[in-house]
Amino acid sequence: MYTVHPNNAECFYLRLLLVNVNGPKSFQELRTVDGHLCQTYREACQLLHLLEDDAHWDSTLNDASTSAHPQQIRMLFAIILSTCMPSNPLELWNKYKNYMAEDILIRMRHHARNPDLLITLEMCNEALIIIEDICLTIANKALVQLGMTAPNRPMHDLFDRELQREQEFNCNDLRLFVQSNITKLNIQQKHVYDTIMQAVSNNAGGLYFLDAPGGTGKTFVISLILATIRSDQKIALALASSGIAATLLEGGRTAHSALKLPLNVQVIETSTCNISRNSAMAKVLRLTSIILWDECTMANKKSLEAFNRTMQDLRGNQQLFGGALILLSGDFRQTLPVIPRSTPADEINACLKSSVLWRYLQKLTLNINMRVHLKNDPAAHEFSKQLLEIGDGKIQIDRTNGLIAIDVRDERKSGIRPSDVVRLSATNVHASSDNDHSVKSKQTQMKEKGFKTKR
Ligand SMILES: Nc1ncnc2c1ncn2[C@@H]1O[C@H](COP(=O)(O)OP(=O)(O)OP(=O)(O)O)[C@@H](O)[C@H]1O
Repeated sequence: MYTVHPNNAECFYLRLLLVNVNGPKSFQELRTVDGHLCQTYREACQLLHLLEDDAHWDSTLNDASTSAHPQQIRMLFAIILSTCMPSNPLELWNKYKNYMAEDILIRMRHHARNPDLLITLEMCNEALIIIEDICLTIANKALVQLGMTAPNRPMHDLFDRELQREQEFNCNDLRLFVQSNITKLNIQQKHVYDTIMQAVSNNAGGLYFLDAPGGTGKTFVISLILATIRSDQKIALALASSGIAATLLEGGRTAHSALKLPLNVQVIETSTCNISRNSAMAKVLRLTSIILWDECTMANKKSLEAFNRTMQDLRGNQQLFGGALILLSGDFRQTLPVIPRSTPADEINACLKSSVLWRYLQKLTLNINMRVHLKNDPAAHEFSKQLLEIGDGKIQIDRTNGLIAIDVRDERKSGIRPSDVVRLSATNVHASSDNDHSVKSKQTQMKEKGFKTKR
């Protein structure tokens, strides 16, 4: 007589029925118990009391539910399902599902800031998906193969925090924001806005770099692009290299935290971001219409290259960034990548301009300083001109101390007291020598006026 392993579930139960039921004339008759046609052979076996009852699994889960963490109960249930063949796993699930989804409930209460939130179908579904993933790892079997109902994976997307977070914007507010600001764009900003919106609607991807010195309205244009895309209920990911720049963008996050950028770029040549294919972030990166990365000039070129490799892998597409639309923005006159204990040459080498990706970038430029333009202040104009000259290296560096000298307004003539002036230094060493100098000159002035000074 042929034997069947219990892993081959329905065949095993069919064999059990064939051995125990006398004279069946059809498979349908085999599944009929007391006039009731069962859905599966397993159910027929249960009704005929041919299976062991689940009392010991029930008491095991009962013990766990009073003392173990939900994660441990889920693991225990997945092991029972995939290796112990309980006769009625659905009954066990229904009895203990609330314990298995308790941590998810607590997480949702925290996100919703509502301590009275009760357990929902979505939360149980989330727990079921985790259990199925464990069963797939242990026995390579989906829940339907183990006598359970299949979890609803699309529902998981609705429940997904990463996706939710990128979709929870108020479309009406965003539309109003776009309507009131789009008319304010200057001609250069309008060109940038139109180019990017065209690329979004063509859905053809592309890699753009918005080169704009400080004050030319980078953040203004980027915010408008983000609002336009999000008001159409599409996903637009806003990233920045620094936390401060991220806070200036609606829904902005630092690139390191959102993309899990590698920390070992100096050591590993072809590193990738720490995002797995099944993670929530991978889903966002597949669905997003655009990824905006402000201050990308501060990022190490290898981080961008790692992101490029990750996107190609996640989207299964060998085009640049897996065919996604990327808008990088920044100003090379501002801070470059910071490499500890490095020479200026190391910094230049780590810069985006030295990357193989640079030649594929389509460059967009803004150079009308909106801070000057809006305030019509000649001093602000002079300041922005000096800033550009410094950034462009047009001002000579003093070889002896590495400093640059620029004309500043005469403080006495303009009536500005030294205490009203903000002094910026490139390094802590220069800041401290500037401090010493200020303190000494103050002491001299006080002596002149006849005060006694303490050292
Ligand atoms: N078209 C515009 N109409 C009205 N205000 C604008 C416009 N463009 C920019 N601004 C304003 O000009 C100021 C500077 O713009 P923004 O902060 O976007 O520049 P930025 O290039 O990001 O500067 P930084 O690099 O220094 O952060 C902001 O107050 C912004 O609101």
